[in-house]
Amino acid sequence: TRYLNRLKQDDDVCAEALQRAQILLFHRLSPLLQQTERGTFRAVALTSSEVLALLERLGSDRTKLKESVLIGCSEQDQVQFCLDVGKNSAFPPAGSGELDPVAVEEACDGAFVDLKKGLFVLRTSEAPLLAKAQALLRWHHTSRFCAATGQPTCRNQAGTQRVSSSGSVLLPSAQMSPVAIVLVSDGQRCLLARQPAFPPGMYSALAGFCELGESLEETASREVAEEVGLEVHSVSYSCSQHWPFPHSSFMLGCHALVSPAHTQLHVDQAELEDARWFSLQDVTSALQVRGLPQRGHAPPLWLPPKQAIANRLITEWAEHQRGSQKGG
Ligand SMILES: NC(=O)c1ccc[n+]([C@@H]2O[C@H](COP(=O)([O-])OP(=O)(O)OC[C@H]3O[C@@H](n4cnc5c(N)ncnc54)[C@H](O)[C@@H]3O)[C@@H](O)[C@H]2O)c1
Ligand SMILES: [Mg+2]
Repeated sequence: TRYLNRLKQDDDVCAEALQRAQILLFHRLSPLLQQTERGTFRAVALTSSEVLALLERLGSDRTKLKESVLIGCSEQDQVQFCLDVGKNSAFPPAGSGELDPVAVEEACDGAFVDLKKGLFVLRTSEAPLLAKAQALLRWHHTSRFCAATGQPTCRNQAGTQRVSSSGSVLLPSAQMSPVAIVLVSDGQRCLLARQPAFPPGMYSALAGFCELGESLEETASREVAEEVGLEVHSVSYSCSQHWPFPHSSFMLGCHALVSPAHTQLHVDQAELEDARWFSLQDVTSALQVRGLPQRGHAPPLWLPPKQAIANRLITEWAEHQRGSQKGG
């Protein structure tokens, strides 16, 4: 952690680390992935010399390597950067050498995959890394000018901040929108809902963006009241997650209870397509469904993948229910 912090503070130390780094490639925010023998996908990680050789081979400017953005350090203390080889006018000279994505895919034996799809087939450990990398690259792309003065901004070597000519410092963390995601239970069942945009058959926990000045508990209570017309009590925090969609949501996961006497749902059709109570049995079988359901054979209930915090909340609820049933 201390070393990472030095990379963020000292451009020279960061430039030196880049030479020994692992670099994940993106093209217009889609990560370069490779299929493994087991049919899952992993991120293609290149060394800086492999990236330089690729840039040269595809007739691009070697200095493009310096546009890499620091993501962090792996468990094996390997410093990791990401680099978008697509048209990226966030990094001057504006539009410096977009690489032909097909040529990069052929050279690296991979494919640039939309992260929304990739997330479902990635190894669980890699999803957060690629989500963070994409969020950082998107932040640079949307922070080229200072919102207050309109002046162009420039970045530090690590890409962990941008500074405007008037000296104001922009930070990526400002881009995170806090969201309360709440799994509601009446003690026996859990409440899941689906938006029209969800894949057929998929239900998830209720979620909503925090409004300015709200606590997590207030957002959770408001969203449940707004979306299904129920009054929750005893909201308890469970876990959190950075979620890259639509643009870096900071998911704050919690559990909440409603009184078994007041479980009648009044679904806000403007927001949700459907909301239902599901039994432990329904949820247990849905948690066993692996991968993407075959087209035309959507199961009665399909849950978000393990990479999504909703899956973790639902799993926690099911484990708690089984525990209380065993405990009598
Ligand atoms: N990771 C998971 O398991 C999981 C599950 C469900 C939802 N989510 C995420 O939670 C987030 C919120 O879910 P929701 O769509 O139900 O929210 P929501 O119920 O607050 O409704 C979305 C609406 O909120 C408004 N809004 C307020 N602040 C916003 C902001 N900062 N950015 C974008 N829109 C904002 C917009 O009008 C938007 O249409 C989304 O990013 C969604 O992808 C994640
Ligand atoms: Mg919502």
